[in-house]
Amino acid sequence: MAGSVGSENPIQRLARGFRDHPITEAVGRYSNTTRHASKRAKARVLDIGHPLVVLTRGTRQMAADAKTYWTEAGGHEKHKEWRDLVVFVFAVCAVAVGFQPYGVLLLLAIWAAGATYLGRDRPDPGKDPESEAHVARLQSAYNGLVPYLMDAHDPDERFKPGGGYRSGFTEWEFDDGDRLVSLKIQYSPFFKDGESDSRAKVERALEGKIGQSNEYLYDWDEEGNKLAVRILPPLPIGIPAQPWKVAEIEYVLGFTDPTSTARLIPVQLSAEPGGEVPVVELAPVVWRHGRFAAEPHLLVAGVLGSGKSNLLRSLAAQALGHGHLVTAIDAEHTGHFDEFSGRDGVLRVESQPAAAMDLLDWVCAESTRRAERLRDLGDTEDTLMTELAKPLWLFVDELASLGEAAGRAGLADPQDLLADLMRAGRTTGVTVVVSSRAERVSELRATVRNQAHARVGLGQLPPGASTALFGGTLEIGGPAVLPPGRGFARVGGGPVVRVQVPVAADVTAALPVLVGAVVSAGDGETGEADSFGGTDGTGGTGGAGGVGQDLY
Ligand SMILES: Nc1ncnc2c1ncn2[C@@H]1O[C@H](COP(=O)(O)OP(=O)(O)OP(=O)(O)O)[C@@H](O)[C@H]1O
Repeated sequence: MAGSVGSENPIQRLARGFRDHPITEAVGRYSNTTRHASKRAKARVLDIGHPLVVLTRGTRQMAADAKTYWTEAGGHEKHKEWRDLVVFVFAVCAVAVGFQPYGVLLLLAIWAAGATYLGRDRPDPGKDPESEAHVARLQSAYNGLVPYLMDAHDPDERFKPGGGYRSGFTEWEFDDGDRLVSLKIQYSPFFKDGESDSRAKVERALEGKIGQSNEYLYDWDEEGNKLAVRILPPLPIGIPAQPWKVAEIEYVLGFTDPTSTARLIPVQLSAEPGGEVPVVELAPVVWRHGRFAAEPHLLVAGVLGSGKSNLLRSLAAQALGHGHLVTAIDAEHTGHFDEFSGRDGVLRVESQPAAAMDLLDWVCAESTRRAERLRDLGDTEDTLMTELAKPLWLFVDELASLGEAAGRAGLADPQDLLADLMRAGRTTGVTVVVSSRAERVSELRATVRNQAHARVGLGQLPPGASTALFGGTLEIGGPAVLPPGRGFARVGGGPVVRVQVPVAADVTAALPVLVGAVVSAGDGETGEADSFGGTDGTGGTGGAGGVGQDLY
C-alpha cells in the first residue's frame, strides 16, 4: 500500500484521504446502516474542511462587526466624522501595505489570523454542556422524582412536570465508565423528609431509574432540604478477619470504597483451608489508636443481628494480636466472648450484672492506679511508660442492656463509671469499645457518647440513631436486605464512609494465627501470616512480644 502512495496524483491522494479519514464517534454509531450514509459523508466533509469552515465563519463575523461599526457610529455627527476618518486611515494603510513587497501576502495573513480568531469554535452558551447521554439519564431520574417531590407550595417549583433536571439537581458526577456515581438534590422545604415513608418513596423511585444492582447511600439533610446520594457497586462480603497489613497503631474496622480512602491493603478473600487463596487489594477503614490518640474509644450501634458483636470480636482479636490486655462484658449472655476466656492477654470476660459491674470497678481502679503511677513518675522513658500503661481494652457488648440489668439488680449505673473511665482512658491507656442496639442509642448518656469519637453504625439505622451517631439521616438503599456487617463508619471529624466489617466467626482458629504472627515478627521473621483457615494449629502464645509493624 505504501508503494502506491508515491504514484498517486493529487486528486487520487485527496480521494484516499477523504476515504481513510477517521469518522467522528457520533457518526460511527450509524456506520452500519446505509440510511445514514449521507450523515457520514457530511461529517467527513465537515471534519476535513474544518479550517475552511473556521475561516468562512470568521470572515462573516468580521463583515458583521464592520457593518455594525459603520452603522452604529452614524448616531451622532461627531462620531460619524470619526468613523469616516478611521475608515479612511485604515484604507490608506491597507493600500500602502499592499504596494510593499509581500504586502498582499501580509494583508492576507492578517485577514486569516483575524478570521481564525473570530471564527474559532466556541461553546454555545445556550447548550447544556453535559453530553446527550448524561442529560437523558439525569432527566429520566428527575422525571421519576417529580411525582414525589413536586410541591405546589414550593415558590421555586424545583420539581414539576416538564421541568429540567437542573432545577432540582445541584450536583452530579459520572465516573470514567460513564456511571452516575453521585447526585445532590435540593427539594421543597415542605417535603416531609422527616417521615420514613416519604423518604422511602423518593429512594425507591431513584433506584428504579438509576438501576437496582447498585448500592445507594442516602444522606438526608433535613435542615437544608437537601439529599446527597452516592451510587456504588456493592462491597465484597464475607471477608475473613486476618492479620491486616497496617501500621502498629492501626485497627481495621472494615472495608470501604476505594474512592473513600487513599490506600489499599492486600486482603485474603477466603478462609478455606488448602487451595489457592485469592488475594485482592481493598480499601480499609482504619481506626488509629494508641496512647494520646485523638479518638481513643469506639461506639458501635446497629440493628438486631447486624454484626455488632462480630465487630467487637474482630477488634478484640486484633488487640490480642498486638499483645494488649482484653476484658469484656457480654451483657446479653450471647456467649460471643466465651472463646476468648482463658486466652493469654484476656483478663476477664463477664456476663452476669454483678460480675460485670465488679469488672468495671476493677478497670476504673486500674485506670486510677495507672494515672497515679504515671503522675509519680513524671517524664520517664517511653518503654517504662508503655509497660506501665500497657493497652487495656474493655469491650461492653450491649451497654444499654447492661444498664438495665444493673438497675434491676439494684447496682450502680455502669454509664457513670464508663464516663470517668473514658475521660481518663486516653492517658492511662484504657480503651473502651461499647455496642448498643440502634434504637437504644438515645439511652446512652451524652458523656459516654461524646467520648467515643470513632463510630460505626450497622444495618439500616433509624433516623434518630444515625443522627446521634453521624449528625444526619443516613440510609443504604438498593438491596432489600443488607448483609451483616454492612453500615457506615466515621473516625473523629473524618467523612462518613460506608463499611463492610470482616467476619470474625471462628476466633478459636483465628487467634493462634494472629498471635503467632506477632511472635514470629518479633523474632525477626518477615514471613506473612496464614489465613485463618490455613492455620496448622500452632497454639498462640501470650503475644506480649514485639509487634511486627510490617504485618499490621
Ligand atoms: N461482617 C460479617 N460478615 C458476615 N457475617 C456476619 C458479619 N457480622 C456478623 N455476621 C453474622 O451475622 C450474625 C449476627 O451477628 P452478631 O451476633 O455479631 O450481630 P449482633 O448485631 O451482635 O446481633 P444482636 O443484635 O442479636 O446482638 C451471626 O451469625 C454472624 O456470624
